[in-house]
Amino acid sequence: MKTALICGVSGQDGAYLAQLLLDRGYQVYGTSRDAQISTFRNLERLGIRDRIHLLSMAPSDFRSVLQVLTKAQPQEIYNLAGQSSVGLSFDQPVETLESIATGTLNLLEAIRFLGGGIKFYNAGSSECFGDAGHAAADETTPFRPRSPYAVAKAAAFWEVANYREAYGLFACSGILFNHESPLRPQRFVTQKIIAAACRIAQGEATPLELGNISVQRDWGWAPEYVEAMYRMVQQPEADDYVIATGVTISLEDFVAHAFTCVGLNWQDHVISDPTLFRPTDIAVGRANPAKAQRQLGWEAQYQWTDVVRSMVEVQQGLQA
Ligand SMILES: C[C@H]1O[C@H](OP(=O)(O)OP(=O)(O)OC[C@H]2O[C@@H](n3cnc4c(=O)[nH]c(N)nc43)[C@H](O)[C@@H]2O)[C@@H](O)[C@@H](O)C1=O
Repeated sequence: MKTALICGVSGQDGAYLAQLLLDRGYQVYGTSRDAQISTFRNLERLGIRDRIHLLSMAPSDFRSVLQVLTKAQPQEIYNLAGQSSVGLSFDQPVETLESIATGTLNLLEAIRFLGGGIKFYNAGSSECFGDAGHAAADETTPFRPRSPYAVAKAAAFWEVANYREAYGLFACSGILFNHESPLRPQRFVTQKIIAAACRIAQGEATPLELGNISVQRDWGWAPEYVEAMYRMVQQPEADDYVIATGVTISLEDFVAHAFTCVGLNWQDHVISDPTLFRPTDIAVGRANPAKAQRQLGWEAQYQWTDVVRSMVEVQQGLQA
């Protein structure tokens, strides 16, 4: 039986990846900062909490990383840990940098130190591209990060590439564009919109306050994106891949469709709050995921309208 370690198992992607690996017959270890007090709500929602070996790990603390790797003895490590909110990174830049860049470096160093050919997947981010204009970003597009989060993710990306080249580690990065699901917390804009639209449809009077809704993004379906992570690790050679649907729409389109799904007109219920604008933001996120399709045989099945509809259906079920 193969063993996998998911660092950051309590988040959206960690939970879906754990489910995928269990379905494929893996023994799964998962970490969070303090496994004794974490609620692991996402694992509970998927009904898999009791099937994961849960451990505490602070990625920025080398001792704790080494202890976890020694205990779990994994063949594959998926690093999904670290501060994941772009917005929060403007308020917590140091914690963001340490949890992402130092955390990734510690994992790479521990893998190098232990030897044994552990395969390593690192969660990269399309935020690293910054504003690439309207050009579709692929694996050759230069990084121009525009947030502390993106700076940290760019550093981690190059750490992975460096350890691959310098020490021959099997280490790869998925450069994932936005991917959503019912497990997304409301800190992220899609779930914030869906939850508000459903509440308002049930009679709540409070309007939805949003920041910049002219931004454009490529929004996909998270349960599909963890399959891409898995496939990257099963390749004969480690490499980096852009993962996205290839379709970009505005946040305004997303809002309008969410409200239409619950039978409302968004313009009657959404107001702009200038305090929610970020100091710097990305105007357009556009992707070219052709390499993933070509080499991994991976292609998004859910388009953004499917994402909205599925999130609305689950939210309505929770409120019923
Ligand atoms: C690829 C990338 O994807 C995610 O990062 P994100 O794109 O920052 O996600 P978000 O949902 O926080 O913002 C999306 C856009 O929506 C705008 N926006 C407007 N009004 C609100 C608002 O009220 N709340 C929020 N959160 N955003 C708002 C906001 O300014 C931004 O332009 C993470 O998974 C990250 O880990 C990752 O790697």
